[in-house]
Amino acid sequence: MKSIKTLGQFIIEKQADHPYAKGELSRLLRDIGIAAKIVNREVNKAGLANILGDAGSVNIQGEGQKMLDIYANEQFISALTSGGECCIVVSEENEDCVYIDNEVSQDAKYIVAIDPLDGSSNIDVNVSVGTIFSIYRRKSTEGRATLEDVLQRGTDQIAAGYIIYGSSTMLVYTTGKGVNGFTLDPSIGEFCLSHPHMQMPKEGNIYSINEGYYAHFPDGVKKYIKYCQVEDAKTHRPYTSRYTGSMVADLHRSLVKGGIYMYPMTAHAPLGKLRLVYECNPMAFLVEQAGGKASNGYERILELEVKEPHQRSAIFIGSENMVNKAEEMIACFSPQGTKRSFEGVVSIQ
Ligand SMILES: O=P(O)(O)OC[C@H]1O[C@](O)(COP(=O)(O)O)[C@@H](O)[C@@H]1O
Ligand SMILES: [Mg+2]
Ligand SMILES: [Mg+2]
Repeated sequence: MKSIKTLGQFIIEKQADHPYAKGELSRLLRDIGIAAKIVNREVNKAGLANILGDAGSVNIQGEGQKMLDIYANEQFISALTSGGECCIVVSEENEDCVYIDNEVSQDAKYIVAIDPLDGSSNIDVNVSVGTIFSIYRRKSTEGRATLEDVLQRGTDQIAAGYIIYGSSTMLVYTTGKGVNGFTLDPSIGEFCLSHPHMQMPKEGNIYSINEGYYAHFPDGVKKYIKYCQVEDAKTHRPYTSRYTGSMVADLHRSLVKGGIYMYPMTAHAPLGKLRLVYECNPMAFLVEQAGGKASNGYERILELEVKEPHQRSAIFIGSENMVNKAEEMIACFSPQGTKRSFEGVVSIQ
C-alpha cells in the first residue's frame, strides 16, 4: 500500500535542507496549513454557512470586500499571531501592515505577505478560489520590525505558495528548493504529498487573459493574443483560451499542463491590477522554481523594486517559451517607456 507523507512530516524532513534552520519556518508553514484547513471548511459549505455575499466594506484597492475575504483574512492573521513566528503581516485586506507584538512573537523573524482570498469575484458562483502567501526574513535586527523589512524584492523571499480551494483542496509551496504539492484528505484532515517536484512544461497551448479588456491592451499584447489564435499545426496553434477569474486557479492549471497567464498594463491601469508583494512575487518565485518564467513584460518580476506594500504590477507568467514570445512581441510593438506602448489603445471615455 502506498505510504502517505503529510505536509507536517515533509516540512520537518526538508528542514535538514536549511543548515541554520531551528524550526521557525517549519512552524510558520504549519500555521499557514492550519488556517488553510479552517478556511477550506468554510469555503466548502459557503452556501450553508451564510458566508456568501458582500461584507459592505471596501479595501485599500477600492474593491468591495466579500464576507469570505474578511473571514479568510481573520483566520490567517489569527493563526500567524498565535503561532509566534511572524512579526508583520501584510494583507490585501488590511490598509496598514499588521505588527504582531504579543508575548509569543517577541523573537519572531518572519514577515508574511498574504492574499487571503484570491479570485473573490468567484466566491458566490462556486468557481475555484485560493490563498497566496509569501514569506520573508526580517532584515532589521534591533527592536520592532519595520516597513523596510516589508519592502524587500521578490528575490529575497524565503518561501512562497498558494492554496487552491477547488474540486480538491491543494497547498503548493517552495522554500527555494523546488515545488511540491499537497492534497487535503478530508477523511484524515491532513495535506498529503500528491505532486512531488512539480515542473512547469517549457511550452504549453493554453493562454489565460481577460480578453474583455482587449481594446485597452498595448499593441504588443494584442499582437501576442493574435499570435496565440493563428492556425499553425507545427506550433500547436491556435492555443486554447481559459480564464477563470482566479489567478491561483489559472496558474495552477499552467503549472500542471503548461500555459501562460497574463494581466497586462492598460492605458487606464499602466501598472495592471495585481499586487506585487502578495500576488506577483510569490507566484513568480514558485513558477521560477518549477522551471517557468515571470515578467512585467519587460523585467523579471522578482527583481522589481518594492516601494509600497500594495503596489501593483503587470504580469506575464507561465511556461518559459510562451513568456519569452509574449515579451518579444511587447518589445517589438510596445517598447518600454515609449508612447508607442499604448498606440492603438482606445482610452476609456
Ligand atoms: O476580473 P478581472 O479584472 O479579469 O480580474 C481577475 C483577476 O483579479 C483577481 O481576482 C485579483 O485577486 P483578488 O480576488 O484577490 O482581488 C485575480 O485572482 C484574477 O485573476
Ligand atoms: Mg488576488
Ligand atoms: Mg484577494
